[in-house]
Amino acid sequence: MAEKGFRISKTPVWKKLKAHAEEMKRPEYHLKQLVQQQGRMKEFSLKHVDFFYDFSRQRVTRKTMDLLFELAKTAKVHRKYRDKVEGLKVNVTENRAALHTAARSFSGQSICVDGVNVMEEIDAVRRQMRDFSEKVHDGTVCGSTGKTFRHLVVIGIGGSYLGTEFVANALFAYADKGLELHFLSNVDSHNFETIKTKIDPETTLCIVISKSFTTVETMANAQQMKAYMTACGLDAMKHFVTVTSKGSPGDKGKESGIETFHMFDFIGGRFSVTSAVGGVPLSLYLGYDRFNQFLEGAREMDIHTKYAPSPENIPLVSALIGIWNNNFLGYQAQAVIPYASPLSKLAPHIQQLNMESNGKSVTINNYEIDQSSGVIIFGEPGTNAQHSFFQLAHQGHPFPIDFIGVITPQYPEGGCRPHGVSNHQELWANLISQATALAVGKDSEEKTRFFQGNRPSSTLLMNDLSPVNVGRLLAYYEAQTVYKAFIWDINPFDQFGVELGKTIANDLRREIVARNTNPEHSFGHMDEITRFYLERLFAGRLPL
Ligand SMILES: O=P(O)(O)OC[C@H]1O[C@H](O)[C@H](O)[C@@H](O)[C@@H]1O
Repeated sequence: MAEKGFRISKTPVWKKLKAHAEEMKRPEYHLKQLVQQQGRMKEFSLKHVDFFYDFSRQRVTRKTMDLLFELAKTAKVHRKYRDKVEGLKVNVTENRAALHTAARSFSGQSICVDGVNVMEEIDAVRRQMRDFSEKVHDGTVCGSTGKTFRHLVVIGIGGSYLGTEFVANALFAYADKGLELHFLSNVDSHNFETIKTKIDPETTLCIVISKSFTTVETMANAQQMKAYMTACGLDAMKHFVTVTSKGSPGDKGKESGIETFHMFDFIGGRFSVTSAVGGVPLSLYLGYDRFNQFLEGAREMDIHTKYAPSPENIPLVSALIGIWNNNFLGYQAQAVIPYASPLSKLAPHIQQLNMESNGKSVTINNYEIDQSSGVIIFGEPGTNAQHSFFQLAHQGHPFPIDFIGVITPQYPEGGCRPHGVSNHQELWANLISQATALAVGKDSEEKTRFFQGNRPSSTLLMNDLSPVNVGRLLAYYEAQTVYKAFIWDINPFDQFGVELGKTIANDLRREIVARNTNPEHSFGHMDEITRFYLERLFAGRLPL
């Protein structure tokens, strides 16, 4: 932990970076000049196993990087990271460790929290997931009418949903266990009704995932699903399993007759994909061995994150560049654009991971921060994104982009070459050209056809989208998020910002219950705007 009163924005290196950012506005530092420099690609890229990170089209020079490494040193990021992975209670507001990295540790070394070796508990859950998925696959565990499961419905929201959806989509090509996966996250009844049209209840296994087991949406959807299964004449208990933290209200274990998998309070929801939160659905969907390969990839990136020195540390370098773009060059948004459809759900996951972790207003020691922490993250796969919001990227308000490219697609391509190139080659032509166009721009006499350029991007390349590489990708973004927080000296592991809206919803729920039980109940005591909406809900239409 940094010393009390520490604010990164008050440090001499922060001031040097501010001055340097002014310098970087000069025309000779326009990206169209920088990308011409010999050896730039070599100097501003990093390779680690199947992973290549190219930041040659970021608005940086050697001096920028040196100052950023000085910033990392000033913020003591390596020591903070070591404290985290060794089980110190870095989540100070909740007095918890933050040990998602333990969920994919295979070193055999103990990691102790409050005198308990958490690895023993994690290993036990791994064995339980392996046994359970094998039994579902061979039909030993089946539905109440004896039929083998064919559908999985994941009932969970936020961190108990988004990461699993990202990985399941990314590895769809490996999902050969004869199970279809559905996600029931939103309390919006459309979500439930749509899933009903897609499943066969007799062959459906519901996985209720909630760390707290108090999340209103998840509890409501679990009850809806249970009522539906019962109405279908099934023994609902045989169609449900749960994933929840040890000791939560849902941790009833064997006494309830429902198989329960534990995750732990030292694993935050948005960091929980490699715990039972992702592990139960993914080992059913893909097979345990593939889930394990995915864990191996994450673990391997964790080791790189912990040990690689700053200039070679890919998550740290990308975190520093993110901070450079945000706090010094003034960009307030960041796009994640994978040129790979299997990564279509990456951006929503990174969005939660980053924005919920780093959208904070105080330092870890409760001092108000005076620079922004966190940016708006959004994204869509390319080339689709080019045909929707890239106009803004090229000529409107600029935002940095993370391009992601995959060298070998998951499916072999046939010989068809519509324009003399395969579809994958066409995809790559676009991936390469977009980053160039954004960086270099184009002069024109006509103002509407002028491209200012100087718009920064990075490109992440992976050899393929194997389970191992998807694990690396996940762990890379997790580590980048944590490193940013450690530089800003904020706590990325709590999320009190999501509470206020929930509290107000609780009050409104009480009002709705009152009207449900007594049609005469008046909303007259409420403010005019709230009253309007509640009256419309009960009237079932807008006013005439
Ligand atoms: O897993 P649960 O306890 O049901 O929580 C589900 C989600 O809801 C919360 O409101 C938080 O915003 C998320 O961080 C969390 O992942």
